[in-house]
Amino acid sequence: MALLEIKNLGISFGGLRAVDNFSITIEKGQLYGLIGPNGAGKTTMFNLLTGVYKPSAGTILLDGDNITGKKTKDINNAGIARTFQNIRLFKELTVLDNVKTGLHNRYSYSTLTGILRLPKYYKVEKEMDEKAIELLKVFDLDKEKDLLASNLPYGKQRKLEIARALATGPKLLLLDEPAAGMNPNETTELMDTIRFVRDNFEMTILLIEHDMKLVSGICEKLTVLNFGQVLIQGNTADVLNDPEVIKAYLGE
Ligand SMILES: Nc1ncnc2c1ncn2[C@@H]1O[C@H](COP(=O)(O)OP(=O)(O)OP(=O)(O)O)[C@@H](O)[C@H]1O
Repeated sequence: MALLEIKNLGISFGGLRAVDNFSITIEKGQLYGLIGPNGAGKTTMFNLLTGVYKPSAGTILLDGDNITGKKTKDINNAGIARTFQNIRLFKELTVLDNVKTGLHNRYSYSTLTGILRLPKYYKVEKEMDEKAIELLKVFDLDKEKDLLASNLPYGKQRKLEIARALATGPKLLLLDEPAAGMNPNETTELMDTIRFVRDNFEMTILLIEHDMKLVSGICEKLTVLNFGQVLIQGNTADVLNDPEVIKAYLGE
């Protein structure tokens, strides 16, 4: 069974059909890219997938469960986590606490336990600290755990955002333009990080990206969106060599 199966998804804003009749199938463990020109509907797709917008047509199945039209929090609990085009960390929290915010749907104590600092509070907080540090080690960020997120260099903020998304325990990770604003060295390192996440967490990853080096370097399959519709989908090399794609997108 596919991990993600989207059929005939659509949404309009006023008269604009931002996503139209969109279908995609993503297998477990796949590294999948969603590309297309500016305004093609890529971020809108992520917003539909994560419950920010409700689709006006179509269905979304995650691991066989119908999550169409559910709320963002429920979709996150069902197993979809994302990062954003513009990094959205809690800049005034430490690196450690940013990861812990991601863990809160998996570790919990009652408000009263928190206020009264009952034994369970300390036990759960300790477990969360340990889990968060484990994740930070994976991303080589554990030495910076007490720094404010805003004091990390840009490339590390991106890594921290991915670590926080993984802390929610997703089945599917969505990355919205992860290489945006990165220099070539940072992009190369990011490609290693994304591959590492897929291999070590057995993660399924769908990413939006304009950086063709990253797309051709790590994505196994691609879907090209153009004016809200699927132009072509298939293996990365085939898609990137397709004359329609070169005309509509790469040849711009
Ligand atoms: N909330 C909204 N209200 C009205 N129009 C919107 C809204 N969100 C997106 N759009 C429009 O839908 C279309 C698709 O936008 P979207 O941001 O999904 O494109 P994109 O492919 O992610 O572009 P980019 O690569 O520039 O990020 C655009 O024409 C955009 O202006």
